[in-house]
Amino acid sequence: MESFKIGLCQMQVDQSKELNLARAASAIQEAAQQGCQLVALPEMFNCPYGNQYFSSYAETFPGGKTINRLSQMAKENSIYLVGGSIPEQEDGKFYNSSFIFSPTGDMLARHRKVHLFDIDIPDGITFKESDTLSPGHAATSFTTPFGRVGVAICYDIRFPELIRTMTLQGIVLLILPAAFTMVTGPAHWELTMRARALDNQIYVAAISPARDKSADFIAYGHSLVTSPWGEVIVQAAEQPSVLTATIDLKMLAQVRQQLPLLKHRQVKVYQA
Ligand SMILES: NC(=O)CC(=O)C(=O)O
Repeated sequence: MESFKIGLCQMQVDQSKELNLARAASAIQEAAQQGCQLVALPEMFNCPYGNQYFSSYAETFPGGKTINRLSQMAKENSIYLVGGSIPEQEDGKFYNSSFIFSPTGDMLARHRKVHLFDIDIPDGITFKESDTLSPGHAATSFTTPFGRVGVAICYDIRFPELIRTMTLQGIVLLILPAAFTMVTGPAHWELTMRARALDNQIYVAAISPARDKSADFIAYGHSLVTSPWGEVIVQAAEQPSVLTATIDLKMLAQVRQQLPLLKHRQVKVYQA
């Protein structure tokens, strides 16, 4: 297969889990009707993004309501679905987790955010995910008939080693449910997505919640897709929207052939 179409659901996230699920279902259906074979949701799409919310919105696998609904949505629309992320609970610990489903509704993979968002920028933003969440310990990717797809969550994108690990596992596309802030977004959103796409010669699709100025945590928005050449090929504004893009595997192969960065690595030097 030389190309496939993906859909990014930049949806508004509210306090009502039921409303968030309904919005996700409608955006996913819209993307599927536009011919998308793989669709993705934002970070913490069923829950406001804040330490005070995570435990009460958390779900367990198997059996969680959101997780079951995501499986149904994948099956009803016959798509690969990267279910953004949600708070997950297991053995008394909480995780920021993404559940991934096949077009038959089977769960293919789960990614738990590896790098927790613990930052302190004076006069900017302070956030400490590790006050409530535990980190995951694995790089995550899954196979599709279009090629291998990686999944990481938001702050994970700032760690080139993680994305390089997935690239060496063979991914052609990275899906990143994310919620950058109004401080980090303008400074780093586009730059980090383009950088990871360029240095790994992969497509990167980052999916943000829509910007809600009345929320405690205001997400930057601007969901986008960057190409293996490092260009932004589509980008949303701040409002809720369904963004689509074509992943051109021929173009990816051409970039890797013409500029063979992955072949030119000098691994022995880096081991120092
Ligand atoms: N939600 C996050 O992890 C936010 C983030 O990474 C950022 O830089 O902003």
